[in-house]
Amino acid sequence: MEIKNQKLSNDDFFAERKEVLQQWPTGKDVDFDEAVAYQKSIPAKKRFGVKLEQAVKDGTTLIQPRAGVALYKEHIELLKYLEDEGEADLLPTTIDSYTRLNRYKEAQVGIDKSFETGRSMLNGFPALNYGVHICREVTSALKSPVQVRHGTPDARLLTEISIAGGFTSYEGGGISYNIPYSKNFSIEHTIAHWQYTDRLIGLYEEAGVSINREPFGPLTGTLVPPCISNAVAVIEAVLAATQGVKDVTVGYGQCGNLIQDVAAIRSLESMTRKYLDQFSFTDVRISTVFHQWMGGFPQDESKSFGVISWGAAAAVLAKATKVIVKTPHEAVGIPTKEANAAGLKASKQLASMLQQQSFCDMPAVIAEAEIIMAEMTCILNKVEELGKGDWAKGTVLAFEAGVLDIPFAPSKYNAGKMMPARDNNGAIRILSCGNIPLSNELVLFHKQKLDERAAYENRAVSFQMVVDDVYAIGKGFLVGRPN
Ligand SMILES: CCC[C@H]1O[C@@H](n2cnc3c(N)ncnc32)[C@H](O)[C@@H]1O
Repeated sequence: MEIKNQKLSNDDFFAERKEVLQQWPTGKDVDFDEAVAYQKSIPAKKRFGVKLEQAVKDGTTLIQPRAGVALYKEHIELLKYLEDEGEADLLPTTIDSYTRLNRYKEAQVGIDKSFETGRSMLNGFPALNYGVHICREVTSALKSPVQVRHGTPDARLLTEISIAGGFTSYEGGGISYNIPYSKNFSIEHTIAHWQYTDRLIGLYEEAGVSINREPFGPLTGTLVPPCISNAVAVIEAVLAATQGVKDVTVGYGQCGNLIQDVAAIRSLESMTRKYLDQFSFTDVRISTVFHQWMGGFPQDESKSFGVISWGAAAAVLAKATKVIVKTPHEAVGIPTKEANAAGLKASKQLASMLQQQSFCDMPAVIAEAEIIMAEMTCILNKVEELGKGDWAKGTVLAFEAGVLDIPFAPSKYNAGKMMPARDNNGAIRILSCGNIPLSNELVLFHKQKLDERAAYENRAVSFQMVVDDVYAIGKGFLVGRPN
């Protein structure tokens, strides 16, 4: 299939839409004009983008959990508990895995079994099977803005039902919900599917309804160098803006070295602004999201609160607009509402205590941000070159060439040649570039950082460091020291 980074024509979009709305019976309840009117009835204080914009102005960091259960009345109770007891500023609706794989028949079985047993037999909220009216029951029952969070390569129908259902923010992207989540979905297909999603949101924008979009920042969440996850976020922001999206939250998953984490957020925000402006999308609003530690979690709940609080502190010191909060049940599975609220309150404590502090102007942070921005420039210049100016084409070719290469990704379209490892301070460096097109100067920088660690550990730089770093987390450490 031939993709290009060009706004879908109304003819093409609405022709495709006919097929999309027939993918499941609940699609027939979606009426664009009626949904625009419904969205316009949602007050400003319940709109995701409005709350984010205020936080950007105030320099505050909002807290948001992940949450989703099968039965919609329980889902409403859960979200009410998280905004009241958990003090969540923003609410999620995390979608179940069957829906994410377009396996709606199995999602329906899960719903039926949940009603029979009175227990949640799905690992998230099956919004698509419930449809527009039940989604509206959920979103209208809450005081706070609500966002759909998922991991769906083909989310076209889910988008239609979510936005018509009163959600005012939507996570995901054609790269970030493909490479970390699936093995066989081609990048052309998922970029095309997410151009549909972004065009639909562009049509809502053109009808006077603003919907926030959030590319999924962390990707595989395992030793991902900030330059790579940031480059993907910038590409998805540009592709979304091309389709008419006007409100974007770009994201990053905590890696563990505080200086590097703050620098990653700072460089992410400034480079997103630079490239959106370069493409004349100067009216697109930008906010940032910091995901608390995406790696393995301690079983011990007290230790978990240490990890959660550390992630909250990093987010606030980085002046991120919002932080996605983990729970003390992370190591065991879907959290109880109490555990979810506890993670939120620990994070809220850090956010309020640290609100007046920032690490953004520290010389070490500025130096690290310069490195990340230089690396991002090397990567994005190559995407531009490969695509001859077209970033959709360039992205596909960049993955084929290994110019974009996400560590530990399941996708067969990902080269998997670049290898990361931590330096002696726990910052993520590049042990071998694969085909990531870093300048010689940058390659030397990474080599020097890893040589420092090798000298300290009295061993040669090797792949064993990567293995040790992956296993270090389970042992409660950041850097995988030799035994
Ligand atoms: C990329 C997202 C992974 C994170 O997403 C959390 N997650 C997934 N599904 C639910 C759910 N239904 N309720 C609360 N958290 C959930 C996991 O724990 C993990 O941290």
